[in-house]
Amino acid sequence: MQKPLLKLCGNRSYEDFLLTSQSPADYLGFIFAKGKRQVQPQEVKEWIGRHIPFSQKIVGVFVNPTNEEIAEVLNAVPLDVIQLHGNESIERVEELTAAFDSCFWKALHHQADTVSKMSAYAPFVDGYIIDTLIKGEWGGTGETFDWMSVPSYKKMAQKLNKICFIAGGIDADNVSNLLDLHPAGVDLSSGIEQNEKKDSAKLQLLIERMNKHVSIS
Ligand SMILES: O=C(O)c1ccccc1N[C@@H]1O[C@H](COP(=O)(O)O)[C@@H](O)[C@H]1O
Repeated sequence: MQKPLLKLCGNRSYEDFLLTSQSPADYLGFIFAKGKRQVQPQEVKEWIGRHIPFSQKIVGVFVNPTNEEIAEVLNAVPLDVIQLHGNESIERVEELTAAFDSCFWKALHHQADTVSKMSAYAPFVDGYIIDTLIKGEWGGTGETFDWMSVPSYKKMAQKLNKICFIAGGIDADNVSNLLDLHPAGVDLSSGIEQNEKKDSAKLQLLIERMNKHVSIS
């Protein structure tokens, strides 16, 4: 089985970054939107500049950002990917992709029309994050959605030649069930946290279970 890409998101301290950057993750995410995991561009600049070698790509997560907000982050942090996790319209995403020469991922919340939205955003984005829809929240909820839909998300992303991550409530206990559906990417934040910090035991268990699943399937 092809190993799924792994994104560890919501790093909110140097200690979080140290832990996740020494893991086999492919992407590390930082939340620049308001909320409990929000980080400031200057602190992320300082953490990633501390000469600890790391191989992961850096993802900046935004919710309905202004151009100025993105520019401020890009001035400090060399983002590899801009993740739009709000309800940015197709027109707004088009504007942002014209303004910034970056890779863009659109987060779409799981609902009846999500597959058709993937198609509608396709001309302007490089990939998708499919996350759980929770009223009053944008993301980082720790809640799963009905994974019966994962194959249809995967199929549409393949048709569009885009990367597609599954997010929302993934942890060491349920990751094997998700991997049975062969997602291209897995994105998680809450599932490796304890007391609002990334937790080394939870992360290690997640990696062990992911590795075990890949080697037996
Ligand atoms: O993590 C947050 O606080 C957050 C805030 C605003 C938008 C997105 C956010 N996180 C995204 O949510 C999923 C992971 O969620 P979970 O905690 O594993 O359920 C991931 O895409 C994060 O980028």
